[in-house]
Amino acid sequence: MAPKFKPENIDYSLYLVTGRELLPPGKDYYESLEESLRGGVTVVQVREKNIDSGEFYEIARKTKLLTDAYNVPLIINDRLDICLSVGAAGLHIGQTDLDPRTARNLLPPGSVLGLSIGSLEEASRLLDLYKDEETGGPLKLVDYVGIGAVWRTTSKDVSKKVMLGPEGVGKILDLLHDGSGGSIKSVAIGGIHLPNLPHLLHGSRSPIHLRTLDGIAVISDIVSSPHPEEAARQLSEAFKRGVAEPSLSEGRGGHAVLPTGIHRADRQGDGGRRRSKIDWLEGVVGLMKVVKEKKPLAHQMTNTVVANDSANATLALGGSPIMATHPLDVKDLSKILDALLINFGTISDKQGMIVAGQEANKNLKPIIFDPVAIGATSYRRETAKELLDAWQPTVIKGNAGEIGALAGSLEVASKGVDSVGPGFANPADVVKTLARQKRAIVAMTGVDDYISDGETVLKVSNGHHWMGCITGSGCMTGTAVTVYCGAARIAGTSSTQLVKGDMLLGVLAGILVYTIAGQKAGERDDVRGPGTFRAAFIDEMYHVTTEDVLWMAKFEIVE
Ligand SMILES: Nc1ncnc2c1ncn2[C@@H]1O[C@H](COP(=O)(O)OP(=O)(O)O)[C@@H](O)[C@H]1O
Ligand SMILES: Cc1ncsc1CCOP(=O)(O)O
Repeated sequence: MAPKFKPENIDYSLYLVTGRELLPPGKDYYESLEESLRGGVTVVQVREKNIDSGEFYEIARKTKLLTDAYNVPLIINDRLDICLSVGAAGLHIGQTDLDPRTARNLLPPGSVLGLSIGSLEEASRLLDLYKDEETGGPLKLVDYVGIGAVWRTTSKDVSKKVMLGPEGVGKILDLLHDGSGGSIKSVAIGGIHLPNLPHLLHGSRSPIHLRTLDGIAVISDIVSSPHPEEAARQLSEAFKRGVAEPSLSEGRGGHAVLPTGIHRADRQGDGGRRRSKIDWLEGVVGLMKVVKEKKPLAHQMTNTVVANDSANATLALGGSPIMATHPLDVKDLSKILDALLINFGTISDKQGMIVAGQEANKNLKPIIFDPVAIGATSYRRETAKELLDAWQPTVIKGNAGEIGALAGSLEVASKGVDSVGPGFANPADVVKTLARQKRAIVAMTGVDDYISDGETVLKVSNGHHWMGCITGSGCMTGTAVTVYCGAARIAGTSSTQLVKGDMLLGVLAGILVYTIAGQKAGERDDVRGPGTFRAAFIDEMYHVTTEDVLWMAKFEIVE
């Protein structure tokens, strides 16, 4: 008999893995399963650990009656004998289970075979070990891979594993593609819940080939819900919305949606075409008016060295500062803020930063991330990874040393919080590449500031050398960007899954206004050194006019 489900036609979008131990008290397994099927589950995998074969068989058999009724394929975890005896659509194996080649040989033709992948090494082993000798491509041993764990989860002991985060998933998608495993379908698994789904879908889009996931595999979000139908429906809709987003508008080079998730056509009336310098300047002037009228609320979680200067800079620029850090405080704030700055110059409130960022993603608020001195200690590197796994930044801002450390480059050195040396040979390439990798706008400061969303690269050359002589000038660049991204959010007319408004314009405006203020302060006759410069700088932030920007702006569209 021909198999009922052709592996290549299976819809993996909402892949439910069962977990009877997670059911809410009083909820029957079959009742929960049927409700979740009604809600839109597209594949069911029965996963049972430590039970007798007879009981496993009975559960699988009865589960199949339900999945058949909803025309959904049933996959059995690990146990080939159960898979064969109930006539399931396929088998899912882990790295320590049956070898894929053996499993494939024993499965009836046309069966589905899935494999768990937890690292780039495991993905490349799949591609290397199972090469088709004739074509050199991977043998179609495996129909899909389950990539994870994305995040920590209570549904499986993953304590010894490295969490991939959305970025790690994206790297695996690129590797599979490069190794011609492009036709292997992929679902992500581990710690996926409705609130972090936009981050997963945005952050896992592969940086080189722009590949997206075919689905998400979920246990607890559905199984432990008292209303699994509703839980499944929400996940299914959120997946379809999130994964489809990039195709909603067209851009150059296949970058339909910029890394921040901003639709090209939404950018202040540019209708998808490239903006000229005048277009950009008009946009900046427009945002200066928004700042003046609306006073964007800039929530800043920053370091103890510059907190006071940053709050004063916010006021001088026309915004409204609030500097809360406690996890219980930041949640409510997220609903009213216009933009969030997370600067980890003196990390003491990591948990607050995690919660604030997650809430900002949920509330479509821009996050400006400043990984101060990230190259200086391993604690900073680990914290940056933890934060970026917890939420999707809109903007990453740093000096050349910090951006280099984040990009894994040794070309530019740092000394504590400062960058040393002449900078990158090709800064435009550095910001563009990192923007694609991190799926965020990257702003790299220095004598010249480079900004990229992974496609466009802008260079701003305003500023003054006194700016490099006071502490906090980089941190306050982050403040200015936060105020202006807040204004861009207020002015934005449409939103994507993670942010509302034209963020690239917000970053450009923040940097231009701020560096023009620095330049005006530095050129003043009464400024005799860093102390007088610091006071004059705040004054000039207050006094920058739209005319100053139109006359003084020194910027280039590099790409
Ligand atoms: N020599 C300089 N000339 C012009 N602008 C500068 C100079 N040094 C720093 N800036 C400006 O000061 C701000 C902070 O940059 P930077 O010194 O790179 O940050 P950090 O303090 O994080 O090292 C940026 O907006 C940058 O444009
Ligand atoms: C000195 C110092 N130490 C920890 S944060 C900080 C301020 C960094 O300021 P910036 O990078 O903006 O110059």
